[in-house]
Amino acid sequence: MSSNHNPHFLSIAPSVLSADFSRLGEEVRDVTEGGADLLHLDVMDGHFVPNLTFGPPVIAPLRKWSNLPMEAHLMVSNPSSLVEPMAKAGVNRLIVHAETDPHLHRLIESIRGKGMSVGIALNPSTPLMVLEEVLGLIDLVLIMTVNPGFGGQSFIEGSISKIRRLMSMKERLGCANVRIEVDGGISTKNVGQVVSVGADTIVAGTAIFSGASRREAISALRSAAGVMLV
Ligand SMILES: O=C(CO)[C@@H](O)[C@H](O)COP(=O)(O)O
Ligand SMILES: [Fe+2]
Repeated sequence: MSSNHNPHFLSIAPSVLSADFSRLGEEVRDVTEGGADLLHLDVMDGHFVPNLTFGPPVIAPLRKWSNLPMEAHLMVSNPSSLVEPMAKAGVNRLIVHAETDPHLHRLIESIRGKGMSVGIALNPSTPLMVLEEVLGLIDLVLIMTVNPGFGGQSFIEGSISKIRRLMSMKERLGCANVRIEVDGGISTKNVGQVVSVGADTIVAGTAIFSGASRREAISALRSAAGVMLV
């Protein structure tokens, strides 16, 4: 039993941003066979973040390579325009940045209306306060532990206190079921700490795709995270 009393099982979500894009299907198959719990797909528009990745036409065919749930992490300035295309591409959870839409409540309803579950992401500089009125309406909070846009960056240490404070907020607002995901700079060195303060969903790009074996990287992360949360 973890000391944080988090009710969720640990989920490991490989970020394909660090995969070999010339053989994306095989990479997705390999992490699926290697024990991943879901796929994390980083969608960037070159505007909200200074990098450009892929969209629904690249995501949809991944279903041929994996039966895992797919979450899309939208780092785009106009997320509402992608809700329907992402649902049609087979995305199961849509994660949008709080900084990108002043009408978060409407956006959340529209994501649900398309049958997807909802995550809200916060940049390192965005306070938890923006979640106050919507925490009860969503499934997951994504705490960015680097500034979004690129893989391979260093974990921002201040994120530990932010995760702790989010755990308190969940308790205060009666939202124990909301998951806490961390994204950026996660490795075997820090995964134990983020899990011990409340994270239950771990995104990892470099840590999974930089070595020779996807399976070994995933299982190293799982064991470094400690016992399974109950
Ligand atoms: O959303 C992002 C980056 O903006 C992430 O999902 C990264 O792709 C994580 O990569 P690593 O930091 O684990 O290499
Ligand atoms: Fe991401």
